[in-house]
Amino acid sequence: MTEKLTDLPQWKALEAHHAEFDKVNLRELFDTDPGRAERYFAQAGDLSVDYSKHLVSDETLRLLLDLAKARGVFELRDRMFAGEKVNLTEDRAVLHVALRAPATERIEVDGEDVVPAVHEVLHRMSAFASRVRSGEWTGATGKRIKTVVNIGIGGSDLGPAMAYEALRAYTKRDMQFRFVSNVDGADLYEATQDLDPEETLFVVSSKTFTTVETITNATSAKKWLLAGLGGDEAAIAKHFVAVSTNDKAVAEFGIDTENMFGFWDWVGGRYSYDSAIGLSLMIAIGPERFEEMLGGFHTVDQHFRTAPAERNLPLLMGLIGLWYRDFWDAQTLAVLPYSHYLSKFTAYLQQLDMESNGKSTRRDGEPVEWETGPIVWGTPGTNGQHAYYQLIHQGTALIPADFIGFDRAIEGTDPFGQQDALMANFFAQTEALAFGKTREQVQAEGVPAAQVPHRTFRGNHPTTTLTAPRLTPSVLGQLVALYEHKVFVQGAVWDIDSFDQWGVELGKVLAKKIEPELSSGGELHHDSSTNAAIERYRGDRAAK
Ligand SMILES: O=P(O)(O)OC[C@H]1O[C@H](O)[C@H](O)[C@@H](O)[C@@H]1O
Repeated sequence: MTEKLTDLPQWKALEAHHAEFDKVNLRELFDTDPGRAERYFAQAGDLSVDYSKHLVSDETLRLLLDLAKARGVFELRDRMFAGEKVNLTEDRAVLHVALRAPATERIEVDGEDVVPAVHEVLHRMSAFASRVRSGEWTGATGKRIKTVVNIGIGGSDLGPAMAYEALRAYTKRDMQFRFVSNVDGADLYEATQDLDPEETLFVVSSKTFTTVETITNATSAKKWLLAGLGGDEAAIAKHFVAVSTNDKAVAEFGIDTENMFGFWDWVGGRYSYDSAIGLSLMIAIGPERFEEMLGGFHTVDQHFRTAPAERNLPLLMGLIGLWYRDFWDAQTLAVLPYSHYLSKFTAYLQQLDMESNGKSTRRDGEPVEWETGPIVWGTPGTNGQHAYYQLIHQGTALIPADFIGFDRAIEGTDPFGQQDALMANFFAQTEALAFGKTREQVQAEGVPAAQVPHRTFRGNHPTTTLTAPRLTPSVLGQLVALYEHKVFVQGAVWDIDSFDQWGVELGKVLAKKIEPELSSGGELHHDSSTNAAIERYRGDRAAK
């Protein structure tokens, strides 16, 4: 059994340090340390991270690194990269890093090198994506495919949907791409109501191929297609492909396993969009761009694996996040991308982070006695500035925030030159959050006395400034890998299994039980609140 985190001398040292540090503010830290911005800066690939606007000192960082060392974070990292079964509760290896390993690398699971199989699937995906893009692959009536509809949920939706949006500027513009996830029939309805079945390809993405939402939507999509194509079952082979680890279930569903792209149980759903789960994305951006993206992931994998602790970005970001979560009681992390293309990035991170580290049981089964994963939230700047930034600036909660921005717009996407207006806000917000505006400054502006307290900004709000030259497929891969490994670092220190997700099961099981009850009218055996709610639903349902 590993030693309890809060009993470690390194933890206690951080507690004592926090008690002292509590009184320090960012203004002072910058005033007394001119080298701060230069020192608290690190790079990985194209990503530059300035972490100087955090409530940390050299001593904080030293203590946090000591804690990571005491917790064996790098040992666990090496075991993950070596294909050991670090997902304890599911007894599985955790090898999303193998999905972007070059063909020359060797990574073994149970004595077998998995890299050749990864590249074999990538080749099949590339061949298929190229055929769809060129029009060589046609629908059953010989028409070329104009729309690809990805059906999946969770990791089988958020990743490809986020990356499609992020890389939209690189997509094949004469095709359309849609992502259907919700079991609410409106999702599939809206995605298909203006489509021609003859020109539509469904990519059914599900690691398990048992997820109710996905199977329900895929079954309905099949009905929609058959209704549109005169009921010809043979048409399915030209309009449905599957991405899954479960060939048996794919075949049972009626998709030829010839048209299936596989992956492996050592790829977690939320770590999977660089596997075959990215097929719809690959059709959208083309195999070469997809490969560039994988290269970006690999760059940061290598960084995480080899960069010294003091410069290791996933390690630093993980530890700084933990500092706020455990010692400052910050409950949330805002992730604020200043790029419209990253509009789904934070939603994607919510699954990555919250499904990984939203745990309260240690790896040995005992309850944790410290805080674990934060609530991750946020939307692209500048929109959030006109909505909820008020609370970040002047509310009572401490909300550390990651600001993500780019030096240049993607070529051709800013024809009227608005990038400076966007990035001026990016820089302004982190400056305002850190340094605020003192009472004296407000008074000196001649503000009426009664308004002074309301117009004062206490500042001292910590932010990370993460920038890259431009949002490219490679940079997107780098960003995602950075957050993947950051989440890993935190889970390792917190001593939780970041790679299972038992917390999603209970609701699924209950929904299965309740669904037939909604139409049956039989006696209900839930609590009184649930019984009454179902009765009301039954009444309204019958009235329609
Ligand atoms: O890909 P699938 O097997 O359909 O799973 C889809 C999603 O649903 C599950 O409930 C898990 O919580 C997610 O981690 C997973 O990504």
